[in-house]
Amino acid sequence: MRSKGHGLPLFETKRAKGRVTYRLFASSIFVGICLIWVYRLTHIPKPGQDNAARWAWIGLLASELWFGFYWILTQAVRWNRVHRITFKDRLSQRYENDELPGVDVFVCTADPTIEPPIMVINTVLSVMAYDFPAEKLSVYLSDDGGSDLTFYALLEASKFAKDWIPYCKEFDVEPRSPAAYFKFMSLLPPVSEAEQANKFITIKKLYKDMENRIENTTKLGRIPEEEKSKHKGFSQWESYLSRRDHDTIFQIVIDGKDADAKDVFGCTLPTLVYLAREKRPHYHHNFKAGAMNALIRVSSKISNGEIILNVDCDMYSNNSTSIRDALCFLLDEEKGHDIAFVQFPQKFENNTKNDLYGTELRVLNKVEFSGMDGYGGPLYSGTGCFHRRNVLCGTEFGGENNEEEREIIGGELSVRDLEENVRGLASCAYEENTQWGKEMGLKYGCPVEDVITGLSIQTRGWKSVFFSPSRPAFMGVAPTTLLQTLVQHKRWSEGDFQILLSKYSPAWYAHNKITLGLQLGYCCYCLWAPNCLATLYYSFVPSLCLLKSIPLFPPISSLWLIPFAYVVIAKYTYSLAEFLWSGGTIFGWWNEQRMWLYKRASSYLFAFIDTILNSLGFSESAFVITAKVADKDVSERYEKEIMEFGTSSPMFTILSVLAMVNLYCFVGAVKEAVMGEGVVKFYETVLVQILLCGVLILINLPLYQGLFLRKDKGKMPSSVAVKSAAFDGGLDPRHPELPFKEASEKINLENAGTYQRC
Ligand SMILES: O=c1ccn([C@@H]2O[C@H](COP(=O)(O)OP(=O)(O)O[C@H]3O[C@H](CO)[C@@H](O)[C@H](O)[C@H]3O)[C@@H](O)[C@H]2O)c(=O)[nH]1
Ligand SMILES: [Mn+2]
Repeated sequence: MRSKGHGLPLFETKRAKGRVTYRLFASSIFVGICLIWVYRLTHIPKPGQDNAARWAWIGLLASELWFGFYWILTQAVRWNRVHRITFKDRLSQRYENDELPGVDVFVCTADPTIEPPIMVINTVLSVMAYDFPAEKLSVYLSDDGGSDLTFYALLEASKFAKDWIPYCKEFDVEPRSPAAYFKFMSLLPPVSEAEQANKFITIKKLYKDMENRIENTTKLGRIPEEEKSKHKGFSQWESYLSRRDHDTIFQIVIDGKDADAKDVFGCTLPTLVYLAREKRPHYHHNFKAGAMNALIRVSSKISNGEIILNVDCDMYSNNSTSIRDALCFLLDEEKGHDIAFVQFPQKFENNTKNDLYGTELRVLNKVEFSGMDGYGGPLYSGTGCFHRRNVLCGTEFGGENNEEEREIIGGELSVRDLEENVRGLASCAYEENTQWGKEMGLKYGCPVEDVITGLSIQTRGWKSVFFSPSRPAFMGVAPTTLLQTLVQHKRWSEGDFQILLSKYSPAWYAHNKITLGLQLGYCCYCLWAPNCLATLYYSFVPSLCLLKSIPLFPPISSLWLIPFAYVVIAKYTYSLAEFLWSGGTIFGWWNEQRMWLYKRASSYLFAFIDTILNSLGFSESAFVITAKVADKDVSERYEKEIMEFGTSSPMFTILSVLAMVNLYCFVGAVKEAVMGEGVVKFYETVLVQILLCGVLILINLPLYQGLFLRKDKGKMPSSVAVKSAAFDGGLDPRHPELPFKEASEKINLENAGTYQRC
């Protein structure tokens, strides 16, 4: 990368406002937490008095120690927030088009049914249309589904691109995913200017025709023979046995260097490549990390762009200037040299107003990532991230690449040698006895290949940057059912917990390699899974103790109630404020609290158990791909924000049991108050528990509806209802431990990570 001397910086970093106030406030909560710990420690029932109460109390002490400790970790991502500003005009002044670095965009897809080809090519078209010189831009589609339907759609897209890209540039279109653009335009009044209106109608018709052709083949499930005969690329499917068993399928769909590959105005088109790496049943393909590494190698022989942008197939570019934003960081002469990657937030176009499943990750995107940025940079979250190629290939900060790395980083080939070479590079056997997946490329063996790869880059001395422009850079598809959301979080929390236990643990390996703040920030995510224990304890035991009238919190007349009240009220008021400030609604926040509980009680629990089994060598973690389409009635319920259950899953069994136990205990407690020793004394001692139990019931209202009231297909299946009711029937106030035994028998772990598509 050549630079034209030093000038004004290309980006600026600003500290967030109100840090002092926040730190004072947080300190006051910390004092409250300490007082709670003191209360717990000093009030443990003496041995021999009431053993049930003593053990319940000690468990609560452990849970509160955990919650307090975890709260401290979450301060790391709030303590030192920064935000970034870029100056793209300075970039354009300083760099002529031919001086800009090459950018290779990697789009990953893996399954044509849950990631429909039309969605995939919309993402591809959006990144092909970036405001960036076409000679410097190449787009690679990795298809782990090895699907000729996706290949066909890509061929169609390459033709449509010849009209679409010049259209985008002529009218400065945003967003540049055609589907998203036409949807957006349909909400606006029609274009008034005649010439533009005509061109709009023409391009829209071209798109609709293409969409029809693609959707027809998708519905048909195969490519008609006459279509196949039109492109030699299809012949590569002749030896194809299954998605798990096929040769490398490789096609340069558009060769940017080819004199004939021009758009309708005669301008160069970006290079476009299709790759389905070789798959064989006896080779582990390492999911997305494997796909990315194959792309890194193959692209090095074609365009070898210095910068690599990685997006998931649903994450279309919503902002045509993002490459330039990213380059402002990576090319800055003063401060850019140690930045390894630039991460943009994940945003979703299908979120509803109150974000029923909390999939929007508002606070994470608005607060937490900018907090990590203040300590050396956010995690790499797998999509919407610009990397330096050499860093992904393993370069130490300030170091040189070794020979193996140099061979991959350097060297384009003549087209003739290329085909053969690429087949080798994308073959299953290529990585045997190499550093790929270990020291080179994305790391293998972890369900969150992105996070572990980003962490290892940072431990090599590099920094990263979080950039959240006002026009979101990427828009994707968030899961639309409860189970999909829980399964996705199981994958994430399991992966993150594995990282904690791995060689790259942020807790010890990263010590002295990254800042303490960043270490703690990583731990926040890596400890998602173990959170399940304290949460489950807190949502079962105090309620069960109500049945036996065992008080576990200070009575209302006691001063010790103050720290409890202060911590809970201050923490939740702040969390609501933070959520509203991040653009959410009050109901959205309430929904998020429910998901907080559900994720901890199910996703994190299964992730925790699986990780332990995994580290003992009993099971191997998989990558359950999130569906990006849903049936019509499921989508309708999603739009209306009605919780989707619909199938039976061990995750739902746990949630229903939790809801039913609390209902049972609440009713029991009320009965006790009316018929027992007298209302006043009872409430005096267990009021906090009744409140806790009551909140759990309120938060579970949609679940009771799903269990008892709803008739639609998205209701809780009756098998789950029966299980949870049977469970309650077994509740005996004299043996509160009983239900746990029964629960452990009923939960079939093997199905926890899977879901059925209806
Ligand atoms: O064997 C596989 C499995 C998945 N994918 C692709 O990986 C991407 C992410 O999969 P998705 O099911 O959408 O998972 P999410 O949970 O939405 O993904 C987030 O979390 C993943 C790690 O768990 C990261 O890989 C993603 O980049 C990040 O967006 C998709 O484009 C898939 O096509 C592959 O290419 N090969
Ligand atoms: Mn996704």
